[in-house]
Amino acid sequence: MSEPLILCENLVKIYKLDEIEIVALQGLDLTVQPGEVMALVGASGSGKTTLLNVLGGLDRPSAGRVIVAGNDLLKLSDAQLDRYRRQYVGFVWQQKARNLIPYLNVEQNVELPMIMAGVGARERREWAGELIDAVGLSHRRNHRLAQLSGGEQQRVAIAIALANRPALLLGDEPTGELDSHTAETIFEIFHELNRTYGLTVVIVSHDPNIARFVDRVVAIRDGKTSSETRRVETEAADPANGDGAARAHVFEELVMLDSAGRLQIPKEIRERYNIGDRIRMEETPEGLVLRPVAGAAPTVKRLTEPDEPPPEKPRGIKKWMNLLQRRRS
Ligand SMILES: Nc1ncnc2c1ncn2[C@@H]1O[C@H](COP(=O)(O)OP(=O)(O)OP(=O)(O)O)[C@@H](O)[C@H]1O
Repeated sequence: MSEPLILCENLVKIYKLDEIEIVALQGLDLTVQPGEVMALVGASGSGKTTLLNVLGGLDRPSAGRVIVAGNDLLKLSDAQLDRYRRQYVGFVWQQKARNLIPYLNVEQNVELPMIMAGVGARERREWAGELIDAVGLSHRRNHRLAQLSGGEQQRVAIAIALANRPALLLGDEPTGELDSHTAETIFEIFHELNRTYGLTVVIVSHDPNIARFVDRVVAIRDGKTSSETRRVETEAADPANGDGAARAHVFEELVMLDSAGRLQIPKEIRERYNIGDRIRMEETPEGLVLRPVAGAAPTVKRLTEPDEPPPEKPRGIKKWMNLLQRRRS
């Protein structure tokens, strides 16, 4: 397998608000191969946008490892991070105002990042033209943004994001404000760009049907990757088809292990099987089986039991990591 485009290992991001520390990423692991089109999902506050901001070089992680296209983001200086952001990543946001300049036309909007990067006029015009064609807006080239629909504006945003030929396109709910049909056409464009330019696409989504439109969906829970859903192509019997077989897609959900081999069993499953803080792991001819331990089933163990004193207040990344380590052991 080739070098991953994105590698996150034990990634931690702590926000500090006065005296309070908010742990947005709690040792997250993620690998994305070049050319994947994938989505990040998870409950509100689970850390999706934080991860996207870290991958895009908009925010610095507090600890761990994050390498994107060979750039070790924790080690880059401010100037290098700035360059990384312009050369390697394109962004598409949900709020169109964040992507576009309303008083410029489509072509001028797409050329603007290239002007800022010092690209010559001829190359600029050619590449802008190619991108505008690629997002299906050739007939709107000279239109101002107010003359475009929401879906068309988002296509312009994609073309702008690709102006500096990034390897990675990051989208924070890029289809969040679009109806489902328009959203579907945006995903088709992502796949087309992926096929034509080998672009890797990572988007955050709240769409419950997102797995239909991407190769892989990774769920984030409490600042860690917890499960992954992949689309698997199968041969299925199809009476309408003369030779009796048709291609069908099924979705397979897998629980992810972190770099230390730990797996998260979702709370609903722990409650359903009455799993406490111990589990029996058995090797059987069919594979590995996890069984609840009889009589050892207080439901989900909380970090602080009601009669325990409150946890000591962590200060600083080292203390927080030590505290987390102690709680895990
Ligand atoms: N700049 C910030 N300062 C302080 N805390 C922050 C900051 N950004 C995010 N957080 C906190 O970090 C946690 C993760 O937030 P994040 O925005 O990454 O979640 P999310 O999964 O993207 O949520 P949503 O789906 O609602 O956008 C939350 O508890 C949030 O309040």
